[in-house]
Amino acid sequence: MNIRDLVHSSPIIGLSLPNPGRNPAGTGTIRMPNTPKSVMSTPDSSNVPSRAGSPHSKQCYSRTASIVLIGMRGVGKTTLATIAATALGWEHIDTDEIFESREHKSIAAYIVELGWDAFRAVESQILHDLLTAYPTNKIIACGGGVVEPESNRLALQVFREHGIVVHVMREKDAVLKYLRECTHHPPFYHETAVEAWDRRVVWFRECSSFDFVSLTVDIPSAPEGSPETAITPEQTLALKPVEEEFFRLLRFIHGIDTNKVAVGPRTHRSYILCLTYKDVRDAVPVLDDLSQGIDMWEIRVDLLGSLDPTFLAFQVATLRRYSNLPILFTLRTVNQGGKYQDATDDTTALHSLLQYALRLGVEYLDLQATYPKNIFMDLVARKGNTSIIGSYHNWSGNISWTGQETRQIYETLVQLGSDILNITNVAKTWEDNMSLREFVSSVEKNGIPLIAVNMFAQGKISRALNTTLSHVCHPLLPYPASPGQISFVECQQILHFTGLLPARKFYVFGNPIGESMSPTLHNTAFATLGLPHSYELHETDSVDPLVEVLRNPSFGGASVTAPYRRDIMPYLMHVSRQAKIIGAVNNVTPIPGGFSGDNTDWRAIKTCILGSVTPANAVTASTTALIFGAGGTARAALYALYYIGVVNIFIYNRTKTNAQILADEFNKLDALFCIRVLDSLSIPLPIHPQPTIIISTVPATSNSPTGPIEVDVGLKLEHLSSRGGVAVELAYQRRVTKLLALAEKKKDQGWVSVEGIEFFLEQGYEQFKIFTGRRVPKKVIRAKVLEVYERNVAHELTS
Ligand SMILES: Nc1ncnc2c1ncn2[C@@H]1O[C@H](COP(=O)(O)OP(=O)(O)O)[C@@H](O)[C@H]1O
Ligand SMILES: O=C(O)C1=C[C@@H](OP(=O)(O)O)[C@@H](O)[C@H](O)C1
Repeated sequence: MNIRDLVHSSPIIGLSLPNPGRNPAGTGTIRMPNTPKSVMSTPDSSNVPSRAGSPHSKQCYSRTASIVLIGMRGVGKTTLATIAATALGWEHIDTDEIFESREHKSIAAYIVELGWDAFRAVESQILHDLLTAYPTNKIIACGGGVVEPESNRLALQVFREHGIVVHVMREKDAVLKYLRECTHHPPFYHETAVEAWDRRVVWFRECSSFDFVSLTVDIPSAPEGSPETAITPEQTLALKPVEEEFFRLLRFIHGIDTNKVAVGPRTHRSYILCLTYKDVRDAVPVLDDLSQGIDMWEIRVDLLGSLDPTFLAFQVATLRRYSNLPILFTLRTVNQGGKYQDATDDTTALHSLLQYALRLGVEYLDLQATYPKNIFMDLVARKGNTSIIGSYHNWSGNISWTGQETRQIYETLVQLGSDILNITNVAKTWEDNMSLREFVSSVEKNGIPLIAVNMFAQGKISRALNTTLSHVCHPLLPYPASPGQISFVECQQILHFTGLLPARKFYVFGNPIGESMSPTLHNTAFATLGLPHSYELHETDSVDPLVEVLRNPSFGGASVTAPYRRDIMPYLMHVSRQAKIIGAVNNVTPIPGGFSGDNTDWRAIKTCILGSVTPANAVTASTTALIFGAGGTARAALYALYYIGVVNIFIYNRTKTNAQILADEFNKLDALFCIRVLDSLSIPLPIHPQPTIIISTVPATSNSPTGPIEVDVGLKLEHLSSRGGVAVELAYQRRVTKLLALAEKKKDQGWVSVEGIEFFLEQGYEQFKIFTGRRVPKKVIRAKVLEVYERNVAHELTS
């Protein structure tokens, strides 16, 4: 087996992620828009609808296309370019820097001497040269005033046909404060910074394709005397969320990870929560609670306090800062149950609002069947990697599910190129829910995901029975978005009482497992989500008795730990390819006809590393890593490292021969691997460049007749590079290990330590997702697990 088959390579080393749930783009006949009539006025009566698309809907930027950043002074273009260029392994070019080195003086001094026009002329030349010379593999940060000359705007518009031009934004207050305090900028020409900002914002949008908000983070000040442009390791760490959000957008644009929810016949039920706030920033304190069981956020733009694009960009950015769930952008008009005015003769505002959603790179966009047809089709044509949910809400209660009108709506929405359909009616009687199910069955064969529900009290059951992207409410929301909406927990209760969600039993298999925290994690998660399942310890002396547990009809899944991670494999009908390579499974789930085994250790390791490696130490081809230990977790660590693009790996193990066997085995998997075994931990280490990722898979303590004694693997402070790095602990320990203690001492040099408990939590979240198809609201579970953990530690220390 070739390990490369498992890893989707991308030029963004370390940022490649597989994308199992992605919906294919629509295909089929192209119907060009004619007059801006309502879509509903031109239904097509053919029985087998084909989906519209357009050559543009396949539009995708090359992964090597250069990225140009434009935006107001001080929003963070240079900062973003620096951190993104490091992570991509690309060169970062700054028009201001080129100007100053070409003219041998500061921009401010140049303008005092020769004036703004002379400055703009040279700046324009630099811009044109760069855009022509560097179509690929560069990040170009432009000066804030680059959009002033029309010729520059035109050049950027030409460039964005193949390159990525991003308009960077940041909170006005924070930027103005920075500009007031900053001495090296020339004053604005005849106007204030705010005036220049307001004047330029239209131009920034006119010549870019995407808007990105670099939400302000708290950046520690640089040590005295350091150059103004240098970014210290601590500063890059503070900027980590900005880096993550920018790469989320890039991965989306490039189609590497479009963050889609898996929908279809063999997937779990999926749910959307509509944030009914005037300002979604008000949701932040309860966002984790609101995320209970759901797969997607919906921003109902018509309910927001403002429709200003900048306000909308900050709404989306805020959600992205606190959650990585995909976002659905919905603008509901009055006749469809929303607050946005219904189409008037002038539909320009509606059109540009919807186009703006695409600029923000939202994962899903709701388009109403009642929108003018040309608008609907234009957005489908430009959607890129955004999926279109074509929707129709009938509030009159006059349309029956089995009647011709519903079928026509369905067909029209399909023909227009919707990726997912949303048809909502009113239930006047219980039987209306039956006819809904009849309709759903009749169109199931088309394979187009359909949200079909009835509103109001009589329709509640239809919401619970709907399988795809059900809109749910939550008690903490200001109000439910639609009449008759039920919560995620209520849905589960209805499903359970109607026999569609039987209670299952989950276990942890292993020996000894008395100290396992898995029951706390999983049972808290079940309770939080209102799921009827339970999770308990199942300690056995051998693997054989486990088979009986597996075969019990109520078996839902099991975590598997030492010593059965390999022994359980012969009992499984299917073992994931990752688990096969790693050589161990750590969870088992029932599948039709047998059981399936997977490994979530590597996923948790990947998350721990990527979440903590600073932009300054982003993974590149020369990155090195050091692993302590050569057992099962070391194997998962090797796989995780390969997955994120680290192939220069050193193993240090008490028994060198075991390390050599492991290195030999993995080196054979791919010629790219360069795994070596260290004889000893000399100072300095014989590793160049020094490792920026150190992973310990050995326990912090070992048992002795006199009690637990500290394990010292021999790592010294001098072994930790002064470039910073990430130290990861892969066992949840009662004591901080030597590795973490050393990393803590080098914090100011950019070392980040990830405790074993973090690894355990990540691994547990992943297992839970496999067991139930649901994500867990992390804050609640984390708090409970940490409470139990602290209690155990306190107990150990006092006894
Ligand atoms: N997201 C952010 N949060 C906080 N400060 C930021 C952020 N992005 C940039 N900064 C700070 O703002 C200042 C201006 O950033 P810079 O990248 O030079 O802006 P530009 O190139 O757009 O003029 C710098 O001090 C930088 O550290
Ligand atoms: O707003 C402007 O006209 C300018 C912005 C500056 O670039 P940054 O936006 O990178 O600070 C720099 O090009 C020059 O001081 C003029």
